[in-house]
Amino acid sequence: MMNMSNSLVWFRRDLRAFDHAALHRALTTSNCVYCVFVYDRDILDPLPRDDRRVRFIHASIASLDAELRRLGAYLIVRQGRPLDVIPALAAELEADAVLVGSDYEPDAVERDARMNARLEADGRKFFSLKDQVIFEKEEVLTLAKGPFSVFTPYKNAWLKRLAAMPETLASYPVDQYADAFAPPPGPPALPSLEELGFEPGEPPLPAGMEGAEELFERFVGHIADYGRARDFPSENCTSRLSTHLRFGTTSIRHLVRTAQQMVVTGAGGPGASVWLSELIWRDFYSMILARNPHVVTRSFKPAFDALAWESGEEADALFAAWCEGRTGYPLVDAAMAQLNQTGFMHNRLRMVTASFLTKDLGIDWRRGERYFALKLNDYELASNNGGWQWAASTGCDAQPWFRIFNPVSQSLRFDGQGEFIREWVPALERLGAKEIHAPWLVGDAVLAEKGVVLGRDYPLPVVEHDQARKKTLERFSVVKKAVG
Ligand SMILES: Cc1cc2nc3c(=O)[nH]c(=O)nc-3n(C[C@H](O)[C@H](O)[C@H](O)COP(=O)(O)OP(=O)(O)OC[C@H]3O[C@@H](n4cnc5c(N)ncnc54)[C@H](O)[C@@H]3O)c2cc1C
Repeated sequence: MMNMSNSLVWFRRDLRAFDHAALHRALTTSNCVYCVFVYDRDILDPLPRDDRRVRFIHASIASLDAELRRLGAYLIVRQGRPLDVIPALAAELEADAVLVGSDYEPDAVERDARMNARLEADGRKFFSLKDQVIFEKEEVLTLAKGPFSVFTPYKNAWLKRLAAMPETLASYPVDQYADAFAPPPGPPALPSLEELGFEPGEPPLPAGMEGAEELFERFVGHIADYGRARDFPSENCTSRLSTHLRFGTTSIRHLVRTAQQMVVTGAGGPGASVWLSELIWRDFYSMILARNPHVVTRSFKPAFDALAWESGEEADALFAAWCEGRTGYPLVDAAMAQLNQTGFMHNRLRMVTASFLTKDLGIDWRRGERYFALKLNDYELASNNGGWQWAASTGCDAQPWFRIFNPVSQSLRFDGQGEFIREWVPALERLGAKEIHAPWLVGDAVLAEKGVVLGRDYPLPVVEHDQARKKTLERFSVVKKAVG
């Protein structure tokens, strides 16, 4: 790569100042490196004024600026449309190039193509570098050089490629090249949440690089048990790093390196390799989206576009009950309460609630996917779409269409004592482990003793599972011929 006098690193989903592909490249090839983050008004304007993700980003930007200042640098923060802001700033700073971490979501790909054209017209370069995945869409292929659509062979090929190319995990250091940073022109002048048009408030989880590291260190202390405990929401044993991975406040290479070392040395017990697999799922869905942008609006498998989902007033009422945690199925309602109140939902419960919406209520997965997109702190198009299409059986390597989670069995199996339900559905907190999973099966007298009247304190089930199951099997019979 050419040697540049000035360059501009545009931070997007990589809000950190260590192991950073674009920063490393800029610092090692330019005399003077500027850093910018743009609050994109097209994204911010439609959001609720108390949006939890904006709080997370805002706190992470403060942490990034502080770390850059420790290195003798600073973060320029602007608001507007990146396609206007970035070319103007690059001109103002006389930057030869703008460098970014690659983003694989279809809208971002289109925006970056326009950015590239705009900068090129001004005589500047645009460099997009792999940073947020270990392997991009062309890097892990079948023996016939085609794409994978099933996870396990993809994972095996991914691990094989990593073993053959261990340098893939090498860090992109920043500290030792810090001399090339442009020094701060004055003290920090970051916009407050109010100045951005949002209500003040705390982020929903520890933010910034230090927040990520704190969570990771805590998680590594019990990673050995992850394989067993990860399916039980009340054990709260997963890493909670998804939001940090979404915004790049941690580095995927750093996480994979650590997990892999713990697998090799045995220090991570059986849990470390299971956790590593979860990180590979993230690459898998990123690859699926990048290669199949049609999945954003359509089924991965075209035959499933023929499914006739429920619509109309009744379906709208059922959808509202699902969103608000009023389905009468305690585990589903507890999960939706966790999502609505915190912006997080445990993975097992994402599967249970997505299955309930699509296969018990017969509602289009796209409606659920959009609701999760609004609410999840860690919302990421690739994994959310992949998860929803998995649950709805419309995706690649999805749950077979005739396999339908029973919400009560799931509850008995993964929240046997009802601890998670009690935490999130206070109306049921006095019910015992035998009663809490299906309160409509408990006699009125027993419920009355515990202070619960169904239909008043807690809803009756909005559908009957066995009937819903039959309806779903009929609904999916249209795809039977195509997919067996
Ligand atoms: C319907 C549905 C929707 C989902 N939507 C999202 C989403 O918008 N954003 C998101 O990051 N994950 C999503 N997931 C995947 C998974 O539920 C979350 O990544 C996980 O619950 C986050 O918690 P954690 O960080 O404690 O995970 P951990 O169990 O600690 O896993 C570590 C990391 O691995 C990755 N990971 C774990 N499971 C998956 C998976 N199934 N697919 C892809 N990556 C995975 C995540 O980056 C996660 O942070 C979804 C799953 C389903 C079934």
